[in-house]
Amino acid sequence: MPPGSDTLSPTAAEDRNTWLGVSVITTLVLVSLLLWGLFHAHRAIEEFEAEQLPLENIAGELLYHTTASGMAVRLAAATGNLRWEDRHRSHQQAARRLLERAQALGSTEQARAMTERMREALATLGEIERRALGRISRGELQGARRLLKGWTYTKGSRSLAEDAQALSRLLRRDVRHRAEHEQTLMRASMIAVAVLLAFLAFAWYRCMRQWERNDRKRREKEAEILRLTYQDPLTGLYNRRFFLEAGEKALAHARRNGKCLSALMIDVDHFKTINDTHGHAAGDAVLQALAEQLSGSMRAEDVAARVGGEEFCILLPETDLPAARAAAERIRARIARGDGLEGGAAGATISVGVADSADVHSLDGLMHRADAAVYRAKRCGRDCIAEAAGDEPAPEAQPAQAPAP
Ligand SMILES: Nc1nc2c(ncn2[C@@H]2O[C@H](COP(=O)(O)OP(=O)(O)OP(=O)(O)O)[C@@H](O)[C@H]2O)c(=O)[nH]1
Repeated sequence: MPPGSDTLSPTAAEDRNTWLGVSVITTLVLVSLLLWGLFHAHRAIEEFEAEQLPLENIAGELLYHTTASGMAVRLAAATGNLRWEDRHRSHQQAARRLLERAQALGSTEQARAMTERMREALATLGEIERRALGRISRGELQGARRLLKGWTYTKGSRSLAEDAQALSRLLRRDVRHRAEHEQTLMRASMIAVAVLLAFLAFAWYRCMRQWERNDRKRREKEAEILRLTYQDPLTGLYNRRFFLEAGEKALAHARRNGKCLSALMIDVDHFKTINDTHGHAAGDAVLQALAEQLSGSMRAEDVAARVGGEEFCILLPETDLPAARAAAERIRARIARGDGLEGGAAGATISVGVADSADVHSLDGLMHRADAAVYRAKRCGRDCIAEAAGDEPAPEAQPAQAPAP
């Protein structure tokens, strides 16, 4: 039977997949977030390598050089040997260079204040040491030792060493804080990524659902178009167009397989009178009731169509003439008895022309022969069956009326 008859008219707005847009935007946000996370982590590592690590090394080296330069002066004062002066100078220069670097790198206010204090302490100690070295060069060893044991020098050395250690501790703490901050940031971005992924999965789920819905609607629309193309709107049977296409295929199939194909051409008797007596609408109802009866009398492989105004044709695959005639007789008798027919349809009769494909070369030929047989049935008084004779010519051209819209 023709395809289903549900009419669907989804709007363009329904067809538009909003969730596809949402999932594209979510993906873009997700990718941006991941890129930002990568960029941020990369920058943090670079900063750490450029600032924190050197600062920490500087703090240790500073402690070494300041202690070593003081040691060199003390040794010079203890031995009176001025060859320690060169050692002292090189440690002093190294300590000064380190402090300059530390000041340039100092990333926190506290670190900067500390390096400034150390720079001042280093200058004061350096001055005392130079004075001590001056005394040693003049042989005033006692005076040099006094200077080096003096309160200013002792206190300055101790606080410089303490500051170097404190700077090292401060930097370690700073590094730890920054690492913790980075971890918190990474955790937050991971949570954001997880939430976005969940949302993305949801958006894709909705997207798929919408695609499925649109696909179903498309298939239903196609089925509807197919139905409108091939179905007779009044009776629900196939129309002439479908019948001709299906008939060509059935005939080709029958020829290929050496089978017989038969056709029943069915014409309602005195239909004009039914129309004139009961009205056109009643005539339509008769056609509908007859179509229903025809559908109920067919096998699944038979094809019934309304091929003209009050003309129906049934193709019976793999059916020879006697079997087709028997089928036609069953249908005729059923209509004549008024089985399942009411009102105007109850008194209706049909004339049936039966033909087979034995000696025909085309579907047209088969239909012409069935048509000629109907005319013979009409001439024989109607409400009867007539078989196509082998040499029977086609009837006078009586154009089939187009189905009512
Ligand atoms: N109600 C209705 N009538 C239709 C439709 N199509 C064609 N007809 C009518 O069917 C009638 C066919 O009449 P005729 O061709 O003279 O045939 P008939 O009256 O059945 O006479 P016989 O075929 O000789 O028995 C015409 O009056 C058409 O107007 C339709 O879709 N609905």
